Amino acid sequence: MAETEDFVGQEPHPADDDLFKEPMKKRRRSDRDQRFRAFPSVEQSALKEYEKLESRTRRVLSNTYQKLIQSVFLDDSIPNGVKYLINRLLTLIEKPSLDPIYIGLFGSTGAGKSSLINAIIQQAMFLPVSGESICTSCIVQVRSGCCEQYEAKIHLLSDQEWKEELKNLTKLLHRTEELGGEEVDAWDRDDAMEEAIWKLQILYGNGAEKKNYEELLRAKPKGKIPTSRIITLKAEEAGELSVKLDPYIRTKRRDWQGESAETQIWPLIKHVEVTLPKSELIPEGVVLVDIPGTGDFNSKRDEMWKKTIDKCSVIWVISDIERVSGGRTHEDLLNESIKACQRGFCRDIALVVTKTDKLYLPEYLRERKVVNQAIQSQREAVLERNEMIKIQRNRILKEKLKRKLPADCKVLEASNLVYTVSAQEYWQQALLTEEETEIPKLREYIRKRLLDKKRRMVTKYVTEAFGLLLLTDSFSCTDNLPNEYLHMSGLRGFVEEKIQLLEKAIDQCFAPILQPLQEGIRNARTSYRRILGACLVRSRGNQGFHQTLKAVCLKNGIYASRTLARIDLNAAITQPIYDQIDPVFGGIFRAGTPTNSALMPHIDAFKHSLQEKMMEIGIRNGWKHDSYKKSFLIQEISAILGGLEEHILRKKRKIYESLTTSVQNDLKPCYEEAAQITGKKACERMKDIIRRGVDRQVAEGMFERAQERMQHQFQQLKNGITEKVKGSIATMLTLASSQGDGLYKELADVKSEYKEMEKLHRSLREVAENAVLRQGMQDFLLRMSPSKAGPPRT
Ligand SMILES: Nc1nc2c(ncn2[C@@H]2O[C@H](COP(=O)(O)OP(=O)(O)OP(=O)(O)O)[C@@H](O)[C@H]2O)c(=O)[nH]1
Repeated sequence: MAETEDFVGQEPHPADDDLFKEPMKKRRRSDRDQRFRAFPSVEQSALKEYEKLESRTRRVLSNTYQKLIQSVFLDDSIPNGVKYLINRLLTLIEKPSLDPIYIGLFGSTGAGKSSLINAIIQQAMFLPVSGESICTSCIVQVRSGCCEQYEAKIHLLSDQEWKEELKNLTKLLHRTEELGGEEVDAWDRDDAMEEAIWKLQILYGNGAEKKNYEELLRAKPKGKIPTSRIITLKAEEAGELSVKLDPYIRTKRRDWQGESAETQIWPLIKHVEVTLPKSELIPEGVVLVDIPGTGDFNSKRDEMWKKTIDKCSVIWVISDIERVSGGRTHEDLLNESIKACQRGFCRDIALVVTKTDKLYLPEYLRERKVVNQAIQSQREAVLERNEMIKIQRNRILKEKLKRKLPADCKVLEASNLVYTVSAQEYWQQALLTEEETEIPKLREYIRKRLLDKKRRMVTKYVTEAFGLLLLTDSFSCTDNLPNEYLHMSGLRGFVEEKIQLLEKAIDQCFAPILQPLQEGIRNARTSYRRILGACLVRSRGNQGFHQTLKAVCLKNGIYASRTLARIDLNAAITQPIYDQIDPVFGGIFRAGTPTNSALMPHIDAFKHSLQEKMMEIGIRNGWKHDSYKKSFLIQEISAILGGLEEHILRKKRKIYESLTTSVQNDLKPCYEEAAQITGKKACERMKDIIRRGVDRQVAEGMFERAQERMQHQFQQLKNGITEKVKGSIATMLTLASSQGDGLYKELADVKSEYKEMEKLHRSLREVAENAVLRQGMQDFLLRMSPSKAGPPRT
């Protein structure tokens, strides 16, 4: 393998020879090499080429920008067209190189998330691993950076955010008077109560739970809280940072007394960011996020939890091998991840089954169904079970995803959605080889996503830059350009007509949601009592449920804790609607395969029709001199409509959540009323208020209002799209005919920049071809020398 890679790595790159002759400073080159250490040679070469393309494009843009501002600097007024150019150039120059890829490790406490991250980054004991009474207490983000040191930033709740939580915690603890003996018992054993007491005691010491809100406001917390609300820790070595970090991100449920001052501020911690120095194993631009549990009682932390899930472009649902089959929490986590695919940025879900080394051989052999093959050892049993789990879970997961997501969704294209890993074996290798622990596979998964994103990003960047240079050059060109073509050719009329068609197409694309929405509303009306009943009745009676229910009401129907299953009444009673609309909703916002039911292909079709029209006008009018403008318009149409995609992605979350948000708003008064209940039989009375409140709202059209609100959100998205398109295209057309409108300005000569940009743009294809070629060569060499085949050297 090493020889293969070296051979491929040393292959002369045509693009290098042709394009990148410029001598590079040694230090910069070694920096770049360092950053790509995580990648095998073939991928490294591709990444380096893309990076070079990008950095040279940035340089061309900067030079152009400088020339432009110098030439208009002393002018009294700057023509609109030039302003547009300057702004667009600046936006592109300032655009960050690559938005990080967030990979969320989403799993319940003890599932093995921290151990998995440790194995992936090859730091055995870096993130604290949970023991029997200890668990990770907040969201932890791990990334690698360019610094030399290990660094952690601990973000705390602001003063205001903590006050809000304190108010809720004390309301929750406000003991109901006149309880009967049985009720006192139930109250004491309540999970929400335990957690609230524990938080207050950790921060303010024993007896804090008996104090009221005002008293606690005056009380001094035991730990030191910095005014900046950020604690920064630095260390030279991984082990050193790990020791410093440990007390902040681990909490003990019991035996909390006598803990260090750091642990005493746990309830205030919002999230933690850890930066490793240049990592060999997780490339810069990738953030691994440990997302523990199913949310948090604190609204801010719960919001963080949801937002973090939504910003992940990849979610790994982490499940312990012993819980992967049939566990309720596992199912909840999967459902939450699929929801993230619907409303957030997530494009990729995988199930990572952990602790696969855990296998009791006699039991396994007894239950084993395959009889024709003898199992000789623990290792064989583990490998066989891994295979079986993969086949079985892959099928189940795909079926589940198919039910929820459109049939041609990208996630469903992946042949393998399941990984069976063992972090323990990764270190010990007593049973399995490194490859068999599948940790290298996960690293490869990460690298592939990053490379893919880089490729897409640079292609878009260079194309946009080229379009701008085309226009800039055309502005500075003094030829006498025929400028009426655009008007004469009726382009404006054509655009208006196309926008109308686009509006119609969007209406048609949104229309299919109506039927499942109505069907869902009908289902919700008939099933809400049963669903609510299931949420409000516990198998062990009200014992341990009393204050949890109060917490649910205090938080408008949602109770989330680090350790218990999430309760969300609003989501539960709207679930029948989501069950109906999910596939259609996913279909509308899907990326990829163009179909009539998806939104993006309509926008693409609009784009292509405009571009074709530009070409047609160009050909018909023999646009020679003005070919710059034609090309610019064609490029810029892509840039403008490309921006729409992000707008749509952001809006889709609001649309998707509009049903639960609407129901939550309608039920707010009833939650507030229930939260006030104290005294005898408070739990039953609270349930009664909720039941009656929901009944009343349903009778008054709660579900229909939710439907209206969702439709209204769709309508708003449509208006937003057409307004944006209209605005941008109008600017563009003004630009294109700017000479005629007297906006022309003789600008600095950017011929050389234009030429260089043209070359860079051409080489995009070359770079892509090189990558395919190198991959082909490597595959060929691997096939030719199977003895040398092995895992990519990282
Ligand atoms: N046998 C075995 N045990 C493992 C493996 N990975 C993790 N564990 C154990 O599982 C327990 C929980 O591991 P963690 O990595 O802390 O789990 P977590 O999901 O991060 O848990 P929280 O920190 O509570 O969120 C620890 O006792 C680990 O030693 C594995 O591959 N094999």
